Amino acid sequence: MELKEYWSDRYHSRDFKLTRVGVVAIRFRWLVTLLIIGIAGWIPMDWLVLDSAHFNLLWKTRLITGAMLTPLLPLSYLCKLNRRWMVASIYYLVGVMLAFNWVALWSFQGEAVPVGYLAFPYFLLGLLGVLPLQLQSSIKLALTISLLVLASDYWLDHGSLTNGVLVDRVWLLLSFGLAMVWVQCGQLRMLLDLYRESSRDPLTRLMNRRLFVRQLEQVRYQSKDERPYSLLLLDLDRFKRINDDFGHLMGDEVLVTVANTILDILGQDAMVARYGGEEFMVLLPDTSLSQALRQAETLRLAVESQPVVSPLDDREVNVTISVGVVEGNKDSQVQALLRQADEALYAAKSRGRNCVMPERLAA
Ligand SMILES: Nc1nc2c(ncn2[C@@H]2O[C@H](COP(=O)(O)OP(=O)(O)OP(=O)(O)O)[C@@H](O)[C@H]2O)c(=O)[nH]1
Repeated sequence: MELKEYWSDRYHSRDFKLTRVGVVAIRFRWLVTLLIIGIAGWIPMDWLVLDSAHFNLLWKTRLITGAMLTPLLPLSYLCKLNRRWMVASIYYLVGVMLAFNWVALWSFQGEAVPVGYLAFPYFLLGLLGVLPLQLQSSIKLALTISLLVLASDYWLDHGSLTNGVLVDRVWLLLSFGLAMVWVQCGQLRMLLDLYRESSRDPLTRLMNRRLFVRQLEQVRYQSKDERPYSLLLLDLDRFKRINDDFGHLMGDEVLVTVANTILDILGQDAMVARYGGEEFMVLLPDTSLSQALRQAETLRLAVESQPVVSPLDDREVNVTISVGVVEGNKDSQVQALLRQADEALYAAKSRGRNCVMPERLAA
């Protein structure tokens, strides 16, 4: 994982962004549930250890805090759809929790404060570590919490924080803030690794069929009526013979070479998937059938002109592909499109292989 991928979600794919926000929303919901239960569940403990004046104030504050957190539970389902709502919800949670802590500290002014209330902001920083946030957001959140805690301490102490106490607080907030940032980055890394493992083909590193179909759903959803998109289904010709004559290692080399050729021709950001054993699928957004046919022909010629050298000896093998091409629009059904692409490919194979066939000419 590169540093820039830790730093900002600008460098994440759209699909991973959606996955990450989904995970953040689920963890956030659990966090809010735990806090609501914890805040109310602590009332008997306050009853045991606090005098009646403090207890009377704090049980009401606890219930109000729980009530203020409750709307976050239904909201967390909507947050999956919008990253900004997610961010706003996290800051709202932090604001409510720190306000609760502030009321508690304020009620103990001039008296010994129970250690639980003193440690509360650090506890909150620890809990927020479960959210897989990118570094930029994580640092902003840690700084916001630290500044709010310092400002409230300063206010409660009527501006009389001594240098020693101030340094002590800053040091503690810095340590816990850094721990939170570190844990959140670890969560992000784990999520990205898992996402890549579950969405990439291990041999060619292209996206797998599952991710491709999701991308196709998104492109279809976003496509405007007047801007079609196209699909290319590529299949290696007589690939079984290559395996049989040269061995599976050579077969693997051919698959990697063809994958790289497709990326070289279409660009590294092209939506290319290893769709099956020796099948590749390409999604061309904003591309009409005639444009897609031209691109498919370019790919076919590029593969044909590049013999693959065996990794074991210097033997070379010539590879050809057959391609089925289909155009889709907003109203197309994904499964129907995939079936049509398959039919077009079948027509190309029936025609003698090493050729490109559009869907409408398919038999
Ligand atoms: N080396 C290697 N072979 C694979 C892999 N996945 C599938 N295959 C092989 O791909 C071959 C596909 O063979 P067929 O479906 O008969 O197709 P074909 O020989 O390409 O014939 P046509 O498609 O009709 O031109 C099978 O022999 C599979 O074992 C892989 O990851 N590596």
